[in-house]
Amino acid sequence: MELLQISPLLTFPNLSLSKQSLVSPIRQVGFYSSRRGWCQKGSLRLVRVATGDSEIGSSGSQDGSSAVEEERVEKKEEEEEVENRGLLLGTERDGSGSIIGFHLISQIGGLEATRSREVVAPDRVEEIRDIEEETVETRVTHNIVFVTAEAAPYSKTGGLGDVCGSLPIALAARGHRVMVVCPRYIHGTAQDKKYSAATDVERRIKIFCFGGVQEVSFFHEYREGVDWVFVDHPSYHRPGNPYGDIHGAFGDNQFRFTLLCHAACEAPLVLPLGGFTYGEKCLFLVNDWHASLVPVLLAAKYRPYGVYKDARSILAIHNLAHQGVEPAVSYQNLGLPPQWYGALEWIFPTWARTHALDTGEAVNVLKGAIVTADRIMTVSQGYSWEITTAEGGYGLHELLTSRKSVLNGITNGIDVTEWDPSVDKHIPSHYSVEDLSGKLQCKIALQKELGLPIRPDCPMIGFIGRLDYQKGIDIIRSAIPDLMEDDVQFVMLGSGDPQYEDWMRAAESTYKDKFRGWVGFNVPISHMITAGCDILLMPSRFEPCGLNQLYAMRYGTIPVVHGTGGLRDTVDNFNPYAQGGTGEGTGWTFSPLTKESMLATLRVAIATYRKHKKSWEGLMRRGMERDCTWENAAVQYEQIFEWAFIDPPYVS
Ligand SMILES: Nc1ncnc2c1ncn2[C@@H]1O[C@H](COP(=O)(O)OP(=O)(O)O[C@H]2O[C@H](CO)[C@@H](O)[C@H](O)[C@H]2O)[C@@H](O)[C@H]1O
Repeated sequence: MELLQISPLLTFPNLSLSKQSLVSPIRQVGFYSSRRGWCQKGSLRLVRVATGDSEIGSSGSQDGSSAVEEERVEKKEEEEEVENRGLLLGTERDGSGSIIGFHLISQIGGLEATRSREVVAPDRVEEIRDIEEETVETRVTHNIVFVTAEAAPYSKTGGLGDVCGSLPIALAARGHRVMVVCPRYIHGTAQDKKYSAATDVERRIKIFCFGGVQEVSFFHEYREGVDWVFVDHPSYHRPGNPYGDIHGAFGDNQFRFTLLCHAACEAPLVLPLGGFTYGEKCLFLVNDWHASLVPVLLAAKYRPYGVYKDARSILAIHNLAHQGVEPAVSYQNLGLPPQWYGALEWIFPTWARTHALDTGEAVNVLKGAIVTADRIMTVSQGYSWEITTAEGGYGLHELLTSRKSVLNGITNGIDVTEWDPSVDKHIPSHYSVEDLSGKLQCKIALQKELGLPIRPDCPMIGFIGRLDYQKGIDIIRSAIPDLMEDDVQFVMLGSGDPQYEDWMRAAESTYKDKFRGWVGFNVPISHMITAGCDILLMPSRFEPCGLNQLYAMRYGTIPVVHGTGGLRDTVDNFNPYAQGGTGEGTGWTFSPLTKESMLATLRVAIATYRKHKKSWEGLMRRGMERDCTWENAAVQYEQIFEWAFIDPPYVS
């Protein structure tokens, strides 16, 4: 038998109740404090208590007071409590007062809940009760829907795949319900096995776009607390990678990612994952231009019909250089109402037009998300500022500046289980900050693998990444003849622009004993290079966050990076005189981005490696001890989520 009671949260110290016997709150009432956000004013809680044969009657509270009790808490007290929870502590503001970053105190770790704490939940509240210790903690959890073109290990061409393969797991571990929606790429290779655990959900939906009806289906795998949802359509089944093949980018990418966005909007409504749909009150986290149609669809296709009124969307920019720009005429293919054209409208400046009759009219999908998403974020604080400047904004800086009050940067974490030199299955010898000896074995093994002379003392420099203008390959190319005059070894792993691939092959035959260029995408080799090299070079022109320098530091490999975006945020310049001569810093940053300044900095690093072994070891250790876990980043993401639900939808 069970009884209903409406009361503040109660603890029953003398009863051994299971957590399941305490039902979560049914209704809560909140008020909005412009200074602090949502606070609880009073709460009506419906708590069902059933203890087998025993019952707690309507006077079941500890002191035997009335079963119906409405708790009224003074606004002042509530604000103090919010402050105590540290939710908004440590905001970092720019000159104009806009919040550009923050330093959080974890709600969970920092809480010493000695009485029931109540937070108005945008969608649901998870209670963690510890009956024995008579403590109750509550925290807000959300239904989060990641939309992305790639998610490791299923699909990965770069850092986007890494982030969307790890962050969802970290958020799920913190109690959120998390779904990742991405295409089910079938390339006809052994890689396709990665989808073997995903089963057909048997839900087909029809999408009206590109002048016809497309049917897509969904595959699903529940792994590490996350619902991995793969949108299936014949256009995702072809050789190559998610975006192109040996002939270049696919010509129908706009079509393929339009399908993804429409399907992702339907997924929370139609997929009964684990028996229940995610429902309308969810938070879409849309990544880069491929997913950028989602906030526009919410505003233009769903909200006018009363759907997704309470949903929110956050645009995560991993790389502003790619915006999904296509001819204006393609707008009619996107499945959007004609009156929403302005959201995507994009006019190229005169200098960027191709001929005299070119009017410069285009559609820009990323711009669509910038003007419709509830919040915008990037993957480092430095980059969140850079994209508001003419130099880093790729034509969108004014729009982004206009949304500065909802623009934040959170530095990416890394998957510390995949990237752990003490257990890494891809490297021949393991090591850790306690015992670094295995690193030298990794270097020797790498030299062997690459057919380079085996010389443990020779400084070995590595580069891993897409062969792309962003990564500053042209700077490396121009510096190699000078660098090769020094007694060093250099190894590059990458694929992309064919002119750089050809140059790498040519450089290998010119500098037989010193240079190796591995053309291709090879994860095990990337781990071997990260472990085996002494220095990792990243002369990126811009770098929203950068993951390789984070992996390098964790592997005791010293990053030498251009001081830009996330590289500047994450690599601390070496200062041998700090800390009473013990030194501080984890690598070197150089600026400006020129061959000369890169070479000068590399030479300082090489000299330190050769002549100051103790300093070098200090650099290695400090890098290896950095906290770069996703848990850290996930706590900061939660703050952004909270802010997203404070405001009404940006476009309602
Ligand atoms: N040939 C190859 N073989 C094997 N592995 C390879 C490889 N080439 C690259 N990789 C791997 O791909 C990832 C690249 O990540 P990055 O963050 O450095 O760059 P990317 O520009 O793709 O990501 C964008 O998104 C990420 C995520 O937000 C931002 O960090 C970044 O600044 C932004 O440009 C790393 O895991 C790297 O090891």
